[in-house]
Amino acid sequence: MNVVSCQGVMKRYGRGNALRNLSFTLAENSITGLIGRNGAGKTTLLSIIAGLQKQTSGEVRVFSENPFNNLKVSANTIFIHGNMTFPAAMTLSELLQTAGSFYHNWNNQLAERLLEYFSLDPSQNHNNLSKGMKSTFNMIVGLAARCPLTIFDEPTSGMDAGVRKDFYRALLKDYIASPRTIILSSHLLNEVEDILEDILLIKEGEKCLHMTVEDMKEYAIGISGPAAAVESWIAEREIIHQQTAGVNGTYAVVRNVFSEEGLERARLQGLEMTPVSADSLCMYLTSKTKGGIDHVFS
Ligand SMILES: Nc1ncnc2c1ncn2[C@@H]1O[C@H](COP(=O)(O)OP(=O)(O)OP(=O)(O)O)[C@@H](O)[C@H]1O
Repeated sequence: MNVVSCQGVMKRYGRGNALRNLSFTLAENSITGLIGRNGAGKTTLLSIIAGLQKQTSGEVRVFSENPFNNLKVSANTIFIHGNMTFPAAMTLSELLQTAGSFYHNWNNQLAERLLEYFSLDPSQNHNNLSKGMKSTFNMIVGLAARCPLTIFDEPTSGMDAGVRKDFYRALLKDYIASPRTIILSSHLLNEVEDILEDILLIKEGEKCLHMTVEDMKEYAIGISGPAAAVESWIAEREIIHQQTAGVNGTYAVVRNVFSEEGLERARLQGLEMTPVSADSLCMYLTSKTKGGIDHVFS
């Protein structure tokens, strides 16, 4: 069953389009990484799915319903993002109690254990926490709510490397204990790809790719060698990225549509073929130019 379905979704702010003709579905009990550069439209898309704002056109369904201002969707969805505000007078412990009364799957023991593990003082006010501690508290609420649809929008912002690592591990462990549909937006694909099942990559409001992490690792191949040999090899191919390498060399990334024999022929011509990580592929696909930053200096 699909928990989220978007068909031709567009969101316009003034004269600019934040989302353009976006169509995809997310299956129940899966962890999807929503990946895109700054301004790609991640927060806009997530807030529409969470029912906080309306798309300009197209159809969005969450638990088969229109999510905007929908009680069923809000009771079954938690949206953790950097702009969350809490009543200034309430302590962390009171905030957890309030959250517990709203979310029917709330796991108080998990919330308290995580609060203790991350050394957050239950009698402290949310306003007095540092940026990273606020993100940690928000993440605890997001995990303990155990909502059927759990959305984390760049949840690790401000967290140090150790806390980020612990968070991803806690997310995976709790997902195994209590499967649900999780969407995790991030710029740092290399940190999260181990826990993701699929990746939805967006660029300037449009879908670039939506596939499993495994398929993404096979999607492209890197070719390097003398410039002339690389250029003749890639002449008829779909080039994703190209840059100079060393004095007379070229490194290119192309769609991986080669047979083993084809790759062997390339090796015999002195070309080196290397895998392209999901992280690098996302970076190349969302780059403004095929030459990356080198283009500015050429
Ligand atoms: N309330 C708004 N009014 C006008 N334009 C907006 C508004 N919110 C977002 N935008 C524009 O929509 C586009 C997408 O923004 P959005 O915040 O969804 O991107 P994002 O992928 O979450 O970015 P980041 O990774 O930097 O957080 C941007 O061009 C942004 O300037």
